[in-house]
Amino acid sequence: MASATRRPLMAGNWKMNCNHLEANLLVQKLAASLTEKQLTDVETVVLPPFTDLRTVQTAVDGDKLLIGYGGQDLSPHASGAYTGDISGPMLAKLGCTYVTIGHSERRAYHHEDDAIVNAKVKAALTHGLTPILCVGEGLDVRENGTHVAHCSDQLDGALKGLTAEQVAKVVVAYEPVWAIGTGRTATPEDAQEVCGAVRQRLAESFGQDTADKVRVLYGGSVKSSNVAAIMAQPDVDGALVGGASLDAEEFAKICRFPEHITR
Ligand SMILES: O=C[C@H](O)COP(=O)(O)O
Repeated sequence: MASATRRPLMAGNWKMNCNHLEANLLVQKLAASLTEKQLTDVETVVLPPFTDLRTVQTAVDGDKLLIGYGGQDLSPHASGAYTGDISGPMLAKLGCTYVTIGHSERRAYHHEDDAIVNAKVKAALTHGLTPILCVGEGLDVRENGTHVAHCSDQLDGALKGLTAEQVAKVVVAYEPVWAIGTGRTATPEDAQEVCGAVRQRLAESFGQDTADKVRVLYGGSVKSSNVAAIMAQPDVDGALVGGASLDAEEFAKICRFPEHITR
């Protein structure tokens, strides 16, 4: 498993699933399935649709649940005439601490490029939110064997102009697009290869101290049956979980991964 100085992070990206009533049930069930110790050992976060955030905030605050939450995207702007967008200050006011940026589904369906991803990372940091910056290659790139260079380029683009101090606050999620929602999981070695390369690139650009602080997650068909092997890799500090995070008991099992790691 990753360094003892980096607290493992399991983030459930609900994508466009769950209305606010379902969100309330899911977050309550998740909290009830984990002990205080488990929630302390492994940081557990949910990333619901915007329309659920107020409900999740009420549940978390009302019952003092040890669960974090955040948005799935944010505008690079703080306010203004940007119909349909949600700003960093709006998320922060709802108690969000995280926001995913540059998810492959945003890059594919909303044509987000490295420049917009970079602007969003800066906006998140400005408003006190931790960006979960997603990078990852498609199948064509993987088959060419240029996946490491591809992810390093995405990382460089997303972090352009940031100080080492800012970068230390970022979470990076490596999500190979060919493993998302397909049931085809990258092997633990595949995950380590790119997560290790991400840390190496961070060290070259921002120094080893900074690289050692950044948490690097793996995402793509993570389940309770494969999470322990992935988490056993030295540069994997957690997971960004899609489909499996919609089932409270399954996501709770994923968060209990330390119990399945044999040392
Ligand atoms: O953000 C999460 C990822 O896209 C992974 O989704 P998945 O676990 O359904 O494959």
